[in-house]
Amino acid sequence: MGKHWADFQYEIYLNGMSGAVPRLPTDLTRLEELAEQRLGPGPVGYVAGSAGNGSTARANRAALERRRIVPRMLRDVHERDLSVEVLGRALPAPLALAPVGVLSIMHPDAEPAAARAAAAQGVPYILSSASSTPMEQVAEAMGDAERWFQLYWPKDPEVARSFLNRAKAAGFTVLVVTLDTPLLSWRPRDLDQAYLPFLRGVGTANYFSDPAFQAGLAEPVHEDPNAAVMHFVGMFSDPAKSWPDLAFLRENWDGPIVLKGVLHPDDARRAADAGMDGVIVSNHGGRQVAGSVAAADALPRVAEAVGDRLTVLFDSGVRTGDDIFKALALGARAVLVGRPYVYGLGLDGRPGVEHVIRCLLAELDLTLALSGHATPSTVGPDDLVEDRT
Ligand SMILES: Cc1cc2nc3c(=O)[nH]c(=O)nc-3n(C[C@H](O)[C@H](O)[C@H](O)COP(=O)(O)O)c2cc1C
Ligand SMILES: O=C(O)C(=O)c1ccccc1
Repeated sequence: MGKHWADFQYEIYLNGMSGAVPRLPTDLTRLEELAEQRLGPGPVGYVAGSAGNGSTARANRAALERRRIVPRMLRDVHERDLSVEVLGRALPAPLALAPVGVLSIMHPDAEPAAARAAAAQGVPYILSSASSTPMEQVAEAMGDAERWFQLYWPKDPEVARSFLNRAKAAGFTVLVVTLDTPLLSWRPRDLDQAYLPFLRGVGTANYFSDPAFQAGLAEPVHEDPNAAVMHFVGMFSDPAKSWPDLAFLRENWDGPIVLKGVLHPDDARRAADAGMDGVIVSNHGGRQVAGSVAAADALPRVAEAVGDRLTVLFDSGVRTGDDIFKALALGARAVLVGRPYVYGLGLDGRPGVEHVIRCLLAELDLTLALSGHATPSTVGPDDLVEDRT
């Protein structure tokens, strides 16, 4: 028997008997507005912002909202188990925290706090290459939890090799390789505020602490920090990469490799052909290609193309438990959530991240139960209709 995540609802009810309201809203779509009120415009703008005029981020939400659940009755849902198998691992629920760089702009406790919150709930935390804390330190904070590392594939193969070796030595087992960021997109909100965290050296911790990165500098980082930042900007990702290059990763990583940012079914097939283990259907939360297909609209075709060969995960726009339900119905094995936990961190540190995880899973548990499902495995396309009005 898995955990009844909906117990969190009763905890909040019981606290309510003493008049205590939760520290953060339980409707997680309200977190962005709160963050706007309480945190600085630069950092919140960076997190909330997206590519171009924001149309992709809006389309992500619209594609989820347009799908409506058709609940089923009388299906004995008194005992429920949200656990799922992902990449041969048992997860307590179909949820992971997406890799998000530069978390120190939100809260001084940054990545270690998010990692601890995830570990406490048994949910995987995917550490970003662009972390504001070196990966070895975050690995320690992860304790017994499984360690997932997200790679921005550096231009310099020595830095790439060094990152993979460091991640292995620090106990990371799952590698998530982000493909949708060979360059950073046109993001007017950041440009207009002149706020780009990494130009201030935030999010460079893994690079500045790396011997192979340091070897590419004329002066040590502390002697010429601006040159070090420019070196980071030029090499953190590589627009020259193409499909045959994946062989390098397969040779240099023993555990599962998941490609993040796949939207076309042919790319998903190529991932399978290249010996990858999974894909994350994602448009980077609308932060990369303005005018891109909504991630939820891309999901069914990818799942259909490779669902029997690869683990298909999903992110971009997930804000509620019913969004997770819908992603499962569209073919995802599990979802990643990004901004909501980042706002939770900014507003209340580690407890804020735990709040976000617990709300999502309580709401998912209740959505499943009320829709006639005792486990995620019975959810499918038949549980949704598309609202075309
Ligand atoms: C502030 C911020 C930083 C991000 N940094 C990374 C990163 O370092 N690596 C990565 O693969 N994705 C990064 N992402 C994308 C997330 O992993 C994820 O795809 C996206 O946030 C999902 O959409 P959502 O925020 O709507 O849940 C970042 C997203 C945000 C909002
Ligand atoms: O902002 C982002 O979306 C992102 O992926 C990123 C890239 C480089 C450094 C920090 C974050």
